[in-house]
Amino acid sequence: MPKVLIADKMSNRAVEVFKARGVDVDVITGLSKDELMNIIGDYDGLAVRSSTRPDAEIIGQATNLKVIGRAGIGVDNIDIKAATDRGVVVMNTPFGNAITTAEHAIAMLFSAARQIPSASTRTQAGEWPKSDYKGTELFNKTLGIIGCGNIGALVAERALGLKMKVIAFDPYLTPERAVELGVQKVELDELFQRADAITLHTPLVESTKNIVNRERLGMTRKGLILVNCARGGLVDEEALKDALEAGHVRAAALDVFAVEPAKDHALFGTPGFIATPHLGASTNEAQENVAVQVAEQMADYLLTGAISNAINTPSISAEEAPRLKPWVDLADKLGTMMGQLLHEPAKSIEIVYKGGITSLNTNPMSAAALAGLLKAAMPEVNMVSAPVLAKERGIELTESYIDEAERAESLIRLTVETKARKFAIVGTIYRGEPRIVRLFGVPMDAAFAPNMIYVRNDDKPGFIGDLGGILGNAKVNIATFSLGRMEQGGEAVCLISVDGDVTDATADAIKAIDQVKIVDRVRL
Ligand SMILES: NC(=O)C1=CN([C@@H]2O[C@H](COP(=O)(O)OP(=O)(O)OC[C@H]3O[C@@H](n4cnc5c(N)ncnc54)[C@H](O)[C@@H]3O)[C@@H](O)[C@H]2O)C=CC1
Ligand SMILES: O=C(O)CCC(=O)C(=O)O
Repeated sequence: MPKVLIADKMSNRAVEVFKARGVDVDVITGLSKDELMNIIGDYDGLAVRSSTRPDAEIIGQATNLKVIGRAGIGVDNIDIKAATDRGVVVMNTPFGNAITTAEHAIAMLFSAARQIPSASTRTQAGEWPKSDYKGTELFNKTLGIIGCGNIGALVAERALGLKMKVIAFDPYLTPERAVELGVQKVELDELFQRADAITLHTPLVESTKNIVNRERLGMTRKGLILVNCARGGLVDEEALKDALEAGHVRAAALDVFAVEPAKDHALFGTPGFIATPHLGASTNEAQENVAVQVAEQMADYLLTGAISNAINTPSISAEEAPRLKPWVDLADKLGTMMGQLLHEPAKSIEIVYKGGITSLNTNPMSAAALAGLLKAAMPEVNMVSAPVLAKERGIELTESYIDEAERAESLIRLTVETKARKFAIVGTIYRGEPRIVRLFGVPMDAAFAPNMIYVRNDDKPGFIGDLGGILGNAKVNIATFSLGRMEQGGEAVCLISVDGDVTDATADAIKAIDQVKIVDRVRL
């Protein structure tokens, strides 16, 4: 039974889902990095929110880890590269807390426009400071949304409902989507110049770091309201403090900070400043959504191989996972066999999918073939890490599809090019079993087996008897024997599956047979 660690506080619904699905689960929150490193080796899955930060060192100790699930959207607390290199799937729940976060942004906008937190505090202190608070209406004002993805779009819908005008900057927002949302797509500087209020909804990446900086704050209208419910680091906090103190920015409401938890911050106490402690996603509804979603997704992956919302590998739906499995296994075996027979680095790999298989999602098959190919040199590689590792090593992947008749036999052909040569292997599934139907140009029909011997020989009498004698003397039992040749008397290929290992001495003895040119052992 796979075992998962929930390392951050999340709704107990996650535990219920894991248990109901047959996944063993421990909930241990508040672990130090060392404590987590000590126990992570026991787990197949790690579920986190934002407090736990699985970095390269933690992932390095996670010898059994297959999946990290983020109950939320941002995955900036997870070292995605380290996870990918180790073949660990990283998945998030991109929609579960989006509405809640959009509502928090709108709440912050109103709080800032009317200075509700400060008015509330002073009223409850017995001041009745009515004359100190003259807010600003949001009606008819221009809201600038930076980042118009899931949450940005939800904020836009709500702001339009408040009868605000909405302009948006997002390099990936298409003009059609902008029209559909009812927002005006503008350039960044224009947004800063025109907006009465700005709200941020981008991830923190190189292009968004300090996207609200001193220079851009200088372009804004006097009396600007700024809201950030996305990520700390999007706003230059020092520049914001100066702009608030100068009265140029009327109010700023931050849910997120460059360094969290922000327990002592230069902005605290600045006039017009409102803070919440990264509460954007904190509602019962959102927390239940993300907990259930992350547990379902992780259980799906651990139990069936289905992948949804992964950041670092293609998706496989629960429906297609069982249909893909035999083909993914075949691709893996073809790649593994090729990897062991090559003896030189691959420069490129071409995968041709033929027949009915072309209607399936072939991404996982290609990833499995690459993983198989790389396994000889990198035993830790898997479908998640293989595409990245292959790219890093300059191995070019091309995929093509031959649809042919609907009922045509489905085949996968893998052609690998090295500096000097090109090798191809073709496989299919016959009666539910993976089979090799062509190897290095020679037609054959062979099953895969854990221990195989590959022999390339001249098609001349006497070879099979000699081979059988050597294996018999070495007490190696032959399970199956498959032969193929291009033409009578020409070059032949022989694949023998054997029970148990073949020693170096036995392999050398086979190599010494007159007709034999190449002998290799293949382990699957
Ligand atoms: N405060 C909180 O508790 C929460 C914060 N978040 C954060 O909100 C942010 C947005 O989340 P979603 O809308 O779900 O993400 P999303 O991926 O749907 O949208 C992000 C948008 O930012 C855009 N973008 C990327 N680079 C940009 C740039 N240089 N300039 C302008 N736009 C750019 C993208 O094109 C995309 O449309 C994430 O960082 C997420 O972590 C999400 C949930 C809760
Ligand atoms: O889990 C949380 O409370 C934070 C949510 C968040 O920041 C996210 O989903 O990106």
